[in-house]
Amino acid sequence: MPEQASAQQPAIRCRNVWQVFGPGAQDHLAQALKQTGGDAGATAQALRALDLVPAVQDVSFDVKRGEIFVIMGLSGSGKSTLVRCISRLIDVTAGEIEIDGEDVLGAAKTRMTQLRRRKLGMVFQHFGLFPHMSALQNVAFPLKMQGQARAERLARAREVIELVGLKGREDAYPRELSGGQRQRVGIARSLAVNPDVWFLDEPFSALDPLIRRQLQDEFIDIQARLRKSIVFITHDIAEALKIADRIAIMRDGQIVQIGTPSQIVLEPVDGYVRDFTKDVAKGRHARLSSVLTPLAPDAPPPADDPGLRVDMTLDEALSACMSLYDPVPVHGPDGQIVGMVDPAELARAVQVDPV
Ligand SMILES: Nc1ncnc2c1ncn2[C@@H]1O[C@H](COP(=O)(O)OP(=O)(O)OP(=O)(O)O)[C@@H](O)[C@H]1O
Repeated sequence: MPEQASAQQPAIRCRNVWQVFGPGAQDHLAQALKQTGGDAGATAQALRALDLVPAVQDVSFDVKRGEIFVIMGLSGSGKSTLVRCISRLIDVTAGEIEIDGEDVLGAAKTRMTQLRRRKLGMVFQHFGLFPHMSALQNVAFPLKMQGQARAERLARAREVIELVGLKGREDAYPRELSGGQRQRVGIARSLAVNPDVWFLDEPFSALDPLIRRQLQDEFIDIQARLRKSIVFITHDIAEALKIADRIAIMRDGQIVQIGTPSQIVLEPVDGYVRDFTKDVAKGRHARLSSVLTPLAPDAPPPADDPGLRVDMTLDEALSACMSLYDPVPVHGPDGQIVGMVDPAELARAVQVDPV
């Protein structure tokens, strides 16, 4: 059992994961896979014909260490089921799942309990706080389950309560807190054990838009400091684009595209993905790195240099070069020229698709 994870090893590795609900699912799946030669779509169809529900179909992906991997999709597309499979809240019907190189599907129940208590953090839309415990007691509770001494666990609980901006409300009971504050307690509680891998299932969906945006900002801030490996479910494209390093789009139990926010916005693989992003202001979300043409090593230095950088959004870049006609250079983090972009193409790229 590999305790020491190498830097290159993904935090989570899923291969050909299936979750099929209904009686005899495992046998029916094996049989259908054999009959269809492993074709996921045909297998799912065969299972549906038997009144089974193929909620997750042949899903494969890696979550890199320290990244925020967002799973997006319409209601019923299988997001929650997939995350429950990874954390083994439910047993998968078929496939492989590793966390830090450890095969969690083969792990004994006691080992899974240990992983859940020490390594995996979970936050759900509904806060699930204990109503008879103060914020501090709620946050310290998982540490009690770990067997930590009282003074130690209360000190740690105070630390994470401060981290989520609730200092001063330690003694409040859940009923005395707003929705946003309760969700902060939920986040603090799951952070208390310092998990390596963090699952968040629509954590901000129940909150009103203003508080939601505030919590997203704080979440990004916390992640910049803690660098957890995160799987974050949402059905809100704006939220996904804001927080994700990469986004997986699910439809009917399958992942149809995995990409950076820029790729999802600028290069949707089909109409389903395009529909999610059609109202998104592309210029605000896509980075210049996604549209530049790499510079040939012996290319002559360009005449005009408006000082574009790869990390600029398309809007920022366009406002710096919109009066120019010829391709302009784009600089990398060290200032060196890494590519070129044509202002006219940039202007085309930021256009929102006609609705
Ligand atoms: N225990 C279960 N038994 C049978 N079917 C289930 C079960 N749990 C989920 N499903 C079905 O699996 C499919 C995927 O559901 P899931 O909750 O994973 O979707 P979701 O994308 O998370 O949706 P939402 O955004 O509404 O939470 C749905 O068709 C759902 O009805």
